Amino acid sequence: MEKKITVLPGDGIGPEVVASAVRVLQVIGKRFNHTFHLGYATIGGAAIDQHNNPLPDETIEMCENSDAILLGAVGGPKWDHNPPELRPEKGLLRIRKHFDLFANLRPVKAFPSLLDASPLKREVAENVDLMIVRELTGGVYFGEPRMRTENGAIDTTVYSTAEVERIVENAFELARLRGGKLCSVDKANVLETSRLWREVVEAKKKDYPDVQVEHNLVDSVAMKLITNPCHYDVVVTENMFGDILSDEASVITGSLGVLPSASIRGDNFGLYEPVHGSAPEIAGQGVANPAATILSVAMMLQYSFGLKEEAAEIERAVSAVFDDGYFTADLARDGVRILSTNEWTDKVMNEIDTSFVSESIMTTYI
Ligand SMILES: NC(=O)C1=CN([C@@H]2O[C@H](COP(=O)(O)OP(=O)(O)OC[C@H]3O[C@@H](n4cnc5c(N)ncnc54)[C@H](O)[C@@H]3O)[C@@H](O)[C@H]2O)C=CC1
Ligand SMILES: CC(C)CC(=O)C(=O)O
Ligand SMILES: [Mg+2]
Repeated sequence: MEKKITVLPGDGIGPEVVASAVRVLQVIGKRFNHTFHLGYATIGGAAIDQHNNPLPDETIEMCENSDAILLGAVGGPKWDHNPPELRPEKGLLRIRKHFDLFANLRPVKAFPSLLDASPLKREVAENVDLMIVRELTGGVYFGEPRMRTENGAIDTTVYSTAEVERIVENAFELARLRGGKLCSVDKANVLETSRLWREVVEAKKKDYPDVQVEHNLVDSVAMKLITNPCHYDVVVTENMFGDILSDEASVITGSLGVLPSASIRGDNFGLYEPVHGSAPEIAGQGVANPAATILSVAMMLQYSFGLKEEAAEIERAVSAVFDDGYFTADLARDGVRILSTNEWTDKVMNEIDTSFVSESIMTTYI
């Protein structure tokens, strides 16, 4: 198979974790005989510095001519006081909107070897396997008006019925393929958009008699997700609630550094990025956990290219390296071996292709 991928490293640890994910992609290509053509472009702070635009036209054009996008993360203190249109985060919001990537899938799965890294009790975190389906192109991150007023500021949450219908349908389909349970999360006791959301879920559930549906308010889900995460199978929610709940869910897995995501729209095209941000305080030190971005590549192989065996191989390799007791600094605890971003990536690559390490050992000793 031949595919074109646009790579957008972004800011902070973005370039470091993306470099790892690209190396893993290359080793997968070699082993399974696929050619991945990579084109690099800028987004976020890096794009502001070079083009005075967080999402330059050249970047959009390259993405339009690709089969998928791999993204690191954007943002950092350097640009925190820029005007709203010149913030790195604006580039991310725009690319999601431009490509209509309305469905953000954020799987949360407990790796057995990471259970001791979670602050939760082993019996709470064990066997967690849930999928957060986050609406990605609507809600308060996009609603107008947004502005400063004379005595304050305004943001607006907007959802059309069609926007809610398509994400809810997506979540029902996923629930049907998974454990048959759907939890819809809203704030229907207060928000009009949430009452619309609940009505849409109620109407759609008639088409999915095999899916068990519950409605929960977001504040109580924030609590239950941590006290009883095994209760959940598919969780569907609006943009901002999904953003917040997914970072919270990373506590179950031991680190934000292991949560991948896929942003898709119903055809094969998609954008793949870790759930985490640019972690500026650890950038450039070679200590970031690349697992989330590597696992995002696995999601790309599965969702955009239909390469299930290859995706499963990446997941197996990541899990095996954890099982062998190798971790990055975010997962540090007594008795485990801490590796740098690159060393940990080498271990994953060696799991996939045992000839890889012998090559790197040779270059080390020559
Ligand atoms: N998708 C994106 O590009 C996102 C960008 N951001 C941006 O990132 C910047 C930093 O935001 P924060 O709130 O600090 O969120 P963050 O997700 O960058 O970091 C939160 C915490 O997790 C740690 N962390 C995150 N990823 C890690 C990894 N792979 N390995 C080890 N540790 C990791 C960080 O060191 C920090 O302690 C801001 O400018 C924010 O706007 C935030 C979230 C998403
Ligand atoms: C940086 C924001 C635009 C979004 C965010 O935090 C996320 O998508 O996880
Ligand atoms: Mg976030």
